Amino acid sequence: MAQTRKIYFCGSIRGGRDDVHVYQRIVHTLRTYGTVLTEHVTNGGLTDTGETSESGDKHIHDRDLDWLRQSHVVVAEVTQPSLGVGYELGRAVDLDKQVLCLFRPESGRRLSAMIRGAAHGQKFVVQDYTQDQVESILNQYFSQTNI
Ligand SMILES: O=c1[nH]c(=O)n([C@H]2C[C@H](O)[C@@H](COP(=O)(O)O)O2)cc1CO
Repeated sequence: MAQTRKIYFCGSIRGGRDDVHVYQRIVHTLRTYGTVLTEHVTNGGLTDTGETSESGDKHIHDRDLDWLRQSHVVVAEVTQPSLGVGYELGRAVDLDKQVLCLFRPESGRRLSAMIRGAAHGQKFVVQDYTQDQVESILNQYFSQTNI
């Protein structure tokens, strides 16, 4: 399944890039479990200005929604609050996608009730973690899921 599984990874861009090294660690591991459609989110050169494309934000939005539709599973790092990530998660629920949200309580933040409160069985999982648990948590998640 790992060869055919398409993973949509969400992480903050214009919401702030403080956690980009965590996104890199997550996506590095996610590659073991499938094809990551949104690798650009982990680009260390990408600042909180976001991607600069000739065709602008509409192009980014439409391209990402296309990837979201194609994906089998959505993995989001939600510690750094981001409007875009929240929007993607809402659309993912609407598209009936399977979702894993990863949150680091050690940040001192409190996760939005609209994310933690959306937890629903295996369909929408909210997992607290520390950085050194990235590999074990993803291993556990993908060994349990049939997607
Ligand atoms: O340049 C971009 N490219 C892009 O793919 N996104 C998508 C992917 C990220 O998971 C999410 C980040 O949203 P935000 O920029 O509001 O933090 O939106 C967002 C931006 C900028 O908003």
